[in-house]
Amino acid sequence: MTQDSFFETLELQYKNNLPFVVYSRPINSVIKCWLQEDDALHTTSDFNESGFVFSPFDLNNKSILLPETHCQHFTIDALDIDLDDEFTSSSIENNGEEAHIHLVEKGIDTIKNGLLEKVVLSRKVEKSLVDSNPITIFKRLFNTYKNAMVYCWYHPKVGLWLGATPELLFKVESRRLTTISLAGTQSYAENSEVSWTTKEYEEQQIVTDYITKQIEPHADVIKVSEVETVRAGNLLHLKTYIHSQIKPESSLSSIIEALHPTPAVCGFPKEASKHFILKNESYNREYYTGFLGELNLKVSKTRNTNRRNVENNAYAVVKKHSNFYVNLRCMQLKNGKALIYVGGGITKDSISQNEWEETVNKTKTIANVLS
Ligand SMILES: C=C(O[C@H]1C=CC=C(C(=O)O)[C@@H]1O)C(=O)O
Repeated sequence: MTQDSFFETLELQYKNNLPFVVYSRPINSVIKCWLQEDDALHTTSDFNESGFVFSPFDLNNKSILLPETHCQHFTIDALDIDLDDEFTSSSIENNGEEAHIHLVEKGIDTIKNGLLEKVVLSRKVEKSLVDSNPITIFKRLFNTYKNAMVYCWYHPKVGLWLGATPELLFKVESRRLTTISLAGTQSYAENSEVSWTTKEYEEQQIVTDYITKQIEPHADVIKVSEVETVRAGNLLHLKTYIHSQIKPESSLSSIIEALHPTPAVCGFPKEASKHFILKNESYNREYYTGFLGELNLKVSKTRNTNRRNVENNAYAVVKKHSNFYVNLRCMQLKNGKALIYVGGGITKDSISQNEWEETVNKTKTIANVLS
């Protein structure tokens, strides 16, 4: 399939008001799309089906499924997508400074009172769009953010979301589980030395410790990498890889329950920080800080790649794999407007003004591709 026909097919699906997802995983030139045949709303709660899942922050609400068997699938390989026209990105007017600072200070007070150790607090920014074609915006996201999971997801009964997330919730192939701990933020500046403060190291360590502890009952071996600095667009974060072998008796839904939402997007302890967020953030996160990705897809791998051993190559092993990304650096398109979602981790050492600036910086990931 050519690049043009791939995107024409996608445009037609959107014009016909039918559900779809188009996405490209990090450091990957493959772009995949799933087109659902009708506008039925499928959901999952046990994560046993095969398909593409789109889950909210609060799992008391439904996770939406594009079932594999109800979708057509297309794939193209592209380094860059041809854009129909040049565009100039516009800046975003960031209102709501006072309200966000007030929210952050309430979070800091609650932490100092010993009720929480960390809480991730966020806000929603609105921007009117000149060009609100989601497929055009997806193309710009793909060209701009190569080491992110870039996606555009649509269901006429739910809405339209786009994003470029740097954060893997986890991926699992057979029993091999990989996850990351991502936290701490600073602006990226070319040629300048990177240094992190204790606040950021501590903030990220909370996430690593939590993930490791949550996986422990489900895993035989856990390996934690060194902390490294990674770039996500105009931002830098601290990141650690965590690899493990999942016990045969542990289900995918039990791993999801153990890991989502991580302290990178919710806080610690989980229930208390979630309660604080639901009570104090003055809007509904919906799918922001939820997760999305491929669910229980079959990958077939040949047992022996030695070409001389042709007979053995007939025995392909079918493995199931899932990969989920945290829905960050994302927006919803609604009535010609972009609703952009941004947040940051609050600890006892947070400075509310800096936390505000951090959310302003984070809006740029999305603002860069809007006109
Ligand atoms: C909650 C967000 O980012 C999280 C992921 C990486 C770094 C974060 C931070 O430094 O606060 C956040 O935990 C967001 O971008 O909206």
